Amino acid sequence: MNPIYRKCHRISFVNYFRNTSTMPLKNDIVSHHVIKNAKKFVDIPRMKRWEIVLRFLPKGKYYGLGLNEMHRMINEEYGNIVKMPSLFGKPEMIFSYNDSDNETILRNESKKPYRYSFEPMKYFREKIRPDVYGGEYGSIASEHGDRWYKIRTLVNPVMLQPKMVQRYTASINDITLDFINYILTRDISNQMSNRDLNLWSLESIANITLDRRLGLFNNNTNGDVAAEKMIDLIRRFFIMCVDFEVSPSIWKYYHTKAFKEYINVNNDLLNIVMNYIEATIEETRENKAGKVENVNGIFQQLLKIDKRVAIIMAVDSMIAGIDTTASAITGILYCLAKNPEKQEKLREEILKTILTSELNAKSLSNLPYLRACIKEGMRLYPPVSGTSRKTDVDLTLSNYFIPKGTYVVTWPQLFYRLENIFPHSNKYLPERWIKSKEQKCPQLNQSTKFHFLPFGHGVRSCVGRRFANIEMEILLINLLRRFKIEWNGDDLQIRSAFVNIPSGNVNFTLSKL
Ligand code: HEM
Repeated sequence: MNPIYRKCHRISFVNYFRNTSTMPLKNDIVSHHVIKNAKKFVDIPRMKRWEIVLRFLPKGKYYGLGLNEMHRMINEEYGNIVKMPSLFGKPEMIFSYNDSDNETILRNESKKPYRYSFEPMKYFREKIRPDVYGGEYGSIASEHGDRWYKIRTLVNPVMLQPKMVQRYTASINDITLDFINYILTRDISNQMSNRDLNLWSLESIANITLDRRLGLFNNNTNGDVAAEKMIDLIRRFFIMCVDFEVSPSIWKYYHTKAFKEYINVNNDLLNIVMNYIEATIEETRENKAGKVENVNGIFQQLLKIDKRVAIIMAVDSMIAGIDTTASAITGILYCLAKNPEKQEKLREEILKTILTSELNAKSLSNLPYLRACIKEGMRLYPPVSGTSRKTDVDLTLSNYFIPKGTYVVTWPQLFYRLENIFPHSNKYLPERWIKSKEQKCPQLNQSTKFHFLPFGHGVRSCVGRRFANIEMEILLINLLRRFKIEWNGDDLQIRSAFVNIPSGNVNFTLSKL
């Protein structure tokens, strides 16, 4: 990025926080200079309405395509910036594929960034289930403005506090050991699928946001029918999101059979999570020993603030935290299985650092190669490809003027394979994330900081990121200490939807060392 251009944007960002009135500020002159020389908004290359409709119809260019493939094709055809006209009640949007534009957008967001997504889910929550979502908080993932800010401000100090995350180390470790035992003792012993990893991630998230064990790895459990159903519903939810949020859809005017099904999926999902929540609240009330795992845990703390906040956080965590974490760990394990020398190097670090099966904050803090392996796996197989924002100030993107209030979709996954940013971009090289004399770490380099954003950016970034990381670290430690991980079958296939989901056969073999 041109340094003068970058400076201009930084100045206008600072001013935005200093003074949000419409009065011109001294430094804005610099910012306006950039904008004045920019090309006009109306001149941005534009896809026509009929083209959008045709391309999503059967036999159309984008029909059945994964989202990442679709964005790659649009980028190749139109370049780094393209305007998508408003259609069927969806506002006009800019698709932005330029890495420095992405930086400009994110550096200039306000303290209440608006992310245009989950509109149909917002509809479901507000219109169909006001009993849960009708209060002052709304939700986290699908809410905007003051309502989002209010709940996120309550949730952040609980969810993002390092001490809180550390408090869960022991229970996540227990879950992981139970999970491994479950894999080893069932009929198809030593084989691990993506569904297994989904169950592990569900049990972990329930422990984190509901402070309870579902018991999915106990033989005598009766909770697994609901859990299995929930995993299917979440997967269907993310796939259906593409139909109503990306493909042209008339859902705002007419509820088709498919949209009614989408509503049913949301309802069934909410009902299952509500059953878990009600059971936890009941157990808390009765203070049944052994059931409520962590009396000072997240759910209990949020419950003290407001029951609705605890419910909203638990539901959004289930939706946002199960498939994402399972997809991430599938990609990471796949990379390690395909690169046995990296797997061995990681094992050496783990065996050298973790001397007993007990894990704690101190032992976990000294595993740089483990962290690098996780990052590199998420670079090659990111669970989430892109995000969106409504611009909070006037901007210049790819030399075009973008007025405040424009909806912009950015697609960082396209940067993850750029050779100029990640040399040998198709290779699994965890070393690129380790700072050394010979090698600069891209994540620590300011100019490339915005090229890798698996958990998003800024105040609207993933609220569960610390938990996702610690869950993955603990699983990798426990697996690599005891097993060689191998991959059976063809290359890993990913279906790119709102969350990227492994689509083909996922089959790892765990061989005892
Ligand atoms: C590897 C696993 C995960 C990945 C890659 C991931 C990624 C993301 C991304 C990219 C966003 C959007 C950020 C943005 O727009 O800037 C997001 C939002 C969110 N994530 Fe995660 N996530 C993961 C796990 C989790 C977990 C475990 C939880 C819950 C415990 C969670 C809860 C949420 C919530 C509630 C939001 C909405 C935040 C808001 O809008 O304020 N995520 N996540």
